[in-house]
Order: sequence, then C-alpha cells, then structure tokens
Amino acid sequence: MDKYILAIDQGTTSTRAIIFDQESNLIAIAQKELTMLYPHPGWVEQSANELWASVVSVISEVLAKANLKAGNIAAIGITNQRETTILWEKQSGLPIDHAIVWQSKQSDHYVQKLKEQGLEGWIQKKSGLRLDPYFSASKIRFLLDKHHLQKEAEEGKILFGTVDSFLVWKLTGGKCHISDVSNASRTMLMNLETLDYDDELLELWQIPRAMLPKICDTSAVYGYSDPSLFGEPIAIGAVAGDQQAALFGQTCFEKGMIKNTYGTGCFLLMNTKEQIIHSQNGLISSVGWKIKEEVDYVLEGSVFVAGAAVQWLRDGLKIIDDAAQSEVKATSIKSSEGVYVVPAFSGLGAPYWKPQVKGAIFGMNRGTKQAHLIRATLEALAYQTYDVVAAMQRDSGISLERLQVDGGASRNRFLMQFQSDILNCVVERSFISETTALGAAYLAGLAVGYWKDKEAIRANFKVGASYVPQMSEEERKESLAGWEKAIRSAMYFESC
Ligand SMILES: Nc1ncnc2c1ncn2[C@@H]1O[C@H](COP(=O)(O)OP(=O)(O)O)[C@@H](O)[C@H]1O
Ligand SMILES: O=P(O)(O)OC[C@H](O)CO
Repeated sequence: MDKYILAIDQGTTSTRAIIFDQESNLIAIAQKELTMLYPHPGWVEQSANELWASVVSVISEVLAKANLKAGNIAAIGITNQRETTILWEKQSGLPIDHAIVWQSKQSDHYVQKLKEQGLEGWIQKKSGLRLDPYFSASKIRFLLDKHHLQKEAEEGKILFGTVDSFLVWKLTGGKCHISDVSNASRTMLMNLETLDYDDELLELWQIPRAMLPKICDTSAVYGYSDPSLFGEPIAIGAVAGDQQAALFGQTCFEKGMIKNTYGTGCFLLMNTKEQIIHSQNGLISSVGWKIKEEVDYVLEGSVFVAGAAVQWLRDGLKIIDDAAQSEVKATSIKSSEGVYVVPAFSGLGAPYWKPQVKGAIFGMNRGTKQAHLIRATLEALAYQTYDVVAAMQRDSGISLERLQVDGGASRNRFLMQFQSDILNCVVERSFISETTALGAAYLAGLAVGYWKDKEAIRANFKVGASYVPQMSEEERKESLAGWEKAIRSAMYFESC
C-alpha cells in the first residue's frame, strides 16, 4: 500500500491539512479559514473548539480529496501557531475559555509588574525570551485568575496547552498530554539549557507543574489518533512550533542559515545549532528542534503584524477584495510617494518590544490614494524584516547574503522584490510555499523512518523563485531613513 505523510498546519489565519509523498510533492491540501475575535482593543482570541473542529474537518477533507484512507498515512506531523494559550478541563476535555492568541495583550499588567521589579534580564537568561505578553506564561496566569482556578490547576484538574498540546490531547482521545521543546520554549516556563520547566520560573508565575504538558522531542511517536476519528489509528510523529517547522522545511540545518516566514506575523529565524545566543539587540532565543540527542537552537526576530496588515486592508479598510489584489494595486503606481504605514496593531515586537505602541500612517498629502496606502503597507513588511535582519547581524556577526522565504505573503512578487531591494540581498522563495507543513511532515517522517535522515530530505529542496536587488543605493538609503523616522515617531506618539 502506498504511504504518505499528513501534515496539520494550525496557523493563526487558517488550519491546513496537507498530504506529501516521499519526494516532497504536495498531493492534496484542504484549508479552513478561522474566526478572529477582538473582544476589547488589543485582545485577540479564537474559539478553541473551532480550532479543533477545523482540524478534524480538514483531515477528513484532504483524505477524501487524495482518495486515501487513514491506513495510507504513515504518520501525522502537527505544527501550530505558537504561544496561543488554551486551558481545558481534564475530565471533559472542554476548554474553559477562548484560546488567548499570541498577539493578545490582556495579560500585559502582569508583565509590567515584573518589569518594575527589574526581572527582565533574569527571565531572559533562563528562558531566552523578552518579558512580553506575547509568551504563554502571563496568558496562563490571566486565565487562572479570571476563572479562579488555581486550586484545580494544582490538583491537575485543569490542563494547559499551547495549540499543539490541545490538538494531541483531542486527537488521542485524552490519552496524551504532551508538547515538544520548540513549543515549550515559547511558554516562558522552560529553561533553555535543561529543556525542562524551570522551578524558579514556575514559582514566579505561580503556575503548577500538574497542569503542564510533558515536554518531548520534536520528532517522535507520542501516540495514535483515536480510531473513532478517521476509521483507523494514525501515528502522531511530530509536534513543532510553526516557525521552527518552517526552518526545518527550508532545510536550514546548518549554523547561520536563515529563513523568513510572511504569515499573519513575520518570523525570521537563524539556526545557531548548539549555541544559545543571548541577544543584545532585541531578539530572542528558542529551541529549533530536538531529535534524539541533537538539539538545535534558534535566534529569532518576531514581527507581530505582517499578512495581518493585508487582512486589515481587506476587512478593515475594505480597499482590496483579497490579499492577492494588494500586489495589483501596489504596482499600479510607481512609488508610495513618501507614505509610510507602521502596522503596530498588536504593539511592536522585535527588535523594539513596545506592546503599547499603536499603528500609524505618515507622509500623506491631498493626492494620496488607496494604492499608496496598499503599497506602503506591503513595504512595511519589508522594512520590519530589515530591522530584524540588522539586529540579527549585530548579534551573530553573520552577514546575510541570501534570505530564504515562505508563508502566505511571500507569494506577493512586489513585496519579495521590494524585500530584496531593501535588504540588498537575494531573496529566494522555496518551490513549495507550504514550507511550514513540509517541515512538520519531514519531522514526522523521520520518526517513522519514512525519510532515512536529513540528507534524504535535503535532496528534495528546490528553489521556486529568486529576486535580485535592483534599487539604487541612494534610493535604498532614502527609503530606510523615511521608515526609521516613521517608526520612531510612532513610538514617540505613544510615549507622550
Ligand atoms: N498575495 C498576497 N499578498 C500579500 N499578503 C498575502 C498574500 N496571500 C496571503 N497573504 C497574507 O498571508 C497571511 C496568510 O498566510 P499564512 O502563511 O497562511 O499565515 P498563517 O500561517 O499565519 O495562518 C494572511 O494574513 C494574508 O493576508
Ligand atoms: O500563524 P503564524 O504562521 O503567523 O505564526 C504565528 C507564530 O507562531 C506566533 O509566534
């Protein structure tokens, strides 16, 4: 019987199920867009039940599309939006509230309190992370306090999971409460060196171990899907945070290799192998993956709003009908004519870390049209990436010659050319744009021997499109100087 790998990519915007074969060909895909909830300014939530239902529905749909049965699937690989926090009742499996999405800011007051106590450096040293409401710890604290569930959490009656844990729990019918190192390293509860929860961090956040998932390797068979779901049990062979999975899918296996994923947010990751880099320039460190004894660390710049700004053009301003139209409109004019959009709708992430900063538009005149706003919004994705690349070069001493890209917005040719111009380096999009899912598939395939090793995987890598810088040095410098003024002004406005 022919065998395939099934990847679940549970992203912020949508859930996808993708079937790959041994040559990394995409055999079939099913996708479901998700509802975003904005209950208060700055809060972003999703229904955990909807996330789970979307996973079941896309798996069934993709199997039907490919005309395959559960028995044809050698393993499932799960990759997910990271940090997003779900609490559920152990007995019933029912979520106690909405999932608090990584972008959400309702737990900022806990973070500010710890900042006032001067704990930022201490926390970063242990966890690799900046003290910010982005990460799961303050979100767990918020939910436990909101629902008065401290005692139940201590008794293990209430469980916590990032999306991976919740999905594995549901898929296995409540048999497995696990997470992997790449996801656990985003909770702010894991020690980067021991790869276990850190007792002092748990004490600081008052989060009991009893509610936390067991931290596992990124590639391993943790359990099997409940046969009632898809007819036969399927091995669950990998769990990985989506950005680390994309790094793996791009086959960035060597030290210094970098990828940038343009999804809801934008995430630039460098593989630093066994070295943990403690950033001096506003970046964070996490675990890339653990496969048996091999642990690869990453240095990361996380930009909170990228493709989400394109969704704002579509759903908020209603000046484009769909994301792809942003390219058509942006190229209908020759330049953004000095207009800059700072899409800080969820505060600013790397390298600034200013959760309170709001979005802003600068440089408009009476002749400014929709097209200028659209073009300037796309350009903002490239400028934000530039800021992160500059920080990464300072931290690592490695200069960027080539950027490997993927994610929904990397399909935008205008954006990719502008990115190459602004960075003054080659930008290469991989042949498969679904690199995140592919990374999860590879990790699951390694666990069950579907691919022998990383060399067999590397042999499948192909470049899809290449962008070479075309902008003059003078124009590049002028454009960047304008961006610098815009971002500084947005930060200044907030501090007044
Ligand atoms: N052609 C495009 N141009 C610009 N942005 C796009 C384009 N296609 C998709 N996007 C943006 O990419 C995001 C979806 O990318 P995806 O990788 O699926 O994200 P996620 O993994 O966060 O769910 C959306 O925010 C969407 O606005
Ligand atoms: O949903 P994405 O793909 O934009 O990824 C979200 C990140 O994992 C958040 O850290």
